[in-house]
Amino acid sequence: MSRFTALTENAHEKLSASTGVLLTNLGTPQAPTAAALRPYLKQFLSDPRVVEIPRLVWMIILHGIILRVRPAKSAKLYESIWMEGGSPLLVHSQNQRDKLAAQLTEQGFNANVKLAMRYGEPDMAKVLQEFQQEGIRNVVVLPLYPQYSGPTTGSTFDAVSRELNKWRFVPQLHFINSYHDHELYIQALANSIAADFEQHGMPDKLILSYHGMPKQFFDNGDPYYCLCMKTSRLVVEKLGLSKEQYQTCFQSRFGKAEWLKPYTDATLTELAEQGVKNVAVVCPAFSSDCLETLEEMMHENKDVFMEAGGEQYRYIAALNDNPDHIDMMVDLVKPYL
Ligand SMILES: C=CC1=C(C)c2cc3[nH]c(cc4nc(cc5[nH]c(cc1n2)c(C)c5CCC(=O)O)C(CCC(=O)O)=C4C)c(C)c3C=C
Ligand SMILES: [Fe+2]
Ligand SMILES: [Fe+2]
Repeated sequence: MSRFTALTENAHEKLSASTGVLLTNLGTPQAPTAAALRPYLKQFLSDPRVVEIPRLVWMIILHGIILRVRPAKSAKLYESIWMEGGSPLLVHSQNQRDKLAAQLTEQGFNANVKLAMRYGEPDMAKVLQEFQQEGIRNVVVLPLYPQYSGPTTGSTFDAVSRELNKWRFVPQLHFINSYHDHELYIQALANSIAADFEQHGMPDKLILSYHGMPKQFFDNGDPYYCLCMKTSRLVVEKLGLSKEQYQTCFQSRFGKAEWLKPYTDATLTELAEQGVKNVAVVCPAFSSDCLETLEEMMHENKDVFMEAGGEQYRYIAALNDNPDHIDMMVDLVKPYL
């Protein structure tokens, strides 16, 4: 058998004129149970893009400690946010896929839109193989991480290229690696924040909280921190906020090493202690609501702020399947269709 895969031998008449659009996100367990969390966390945390501790040492820690303790702990958290259709991240991602497909069809584009997750299901390699079997020769990959980072977008590229390395007829490939400063992304964020302000009034501070990463990644050249800062600057410029009216910070630490600062929980505590009573929180690094927004930001960090003396804490939802978010996706993929 050949090491390279193909549609089928001499089936060139099946080659398709349509473009495959692959939306991707991080991934999520199949169920909110320890049994489902274990394989998911194992795949995720074994990725050398995510954890850069020397392999042998990390495998001992991962298998000896983390995979024994974390699955049950995380399962409880997932259980608290689980939706009827499954994990929020999966449900929102499926809605994004369906609405993007509908929009592209309405605008007259011939595109086949699919969803894949970097870890877990829908499996990235299998979804790319579906494109191969459909004879698709033009593939656009849109990882739904607005700010490029090695552990997210970089790792997605690894998984795509690992699969395409096996193809006899490599497709034309367009990989969108960041949209942190895209006009329609900034506008969609500003629209959702402005709608919150209109409904509930101006908070004392707008908190822009991004997923964190080990500081060492930044020291070693990962651009994520700078891209987050640029997103914040463009959003607050669009909203006309002054320096005193907002704060950027980083959430979701994992492990004992130093991560990007300031930390969200410490920032909320300090602000409350300084007399800030009323905050609105938005998480621009998350294109969909997920565990890290619905559990950590809506609940855990609200408790942190209130216990430190805060009085009002509002979480502004992720862009999910908002029409202006879908319009942004159309704009990102359109040049390649
Ligand atoms: C171990 C190190 C981690 C790095 C580095 C990291 C970077 C990173 N992650 C996201 C987006 C998401 N992360 C999510 C969950 C999650 N992240 C980590 C660890 C790292 N992330 C863990 C262990 C988990 C699992 C949750 C848990 O068990 O507590 C999610 C949510 C997934 C869901 O199912 O809801 C997202 C989304 C970004 C953008 C990022 C890079 C900067
Ligand atoms: Fe993460
Ligand atoms: Fe978390």
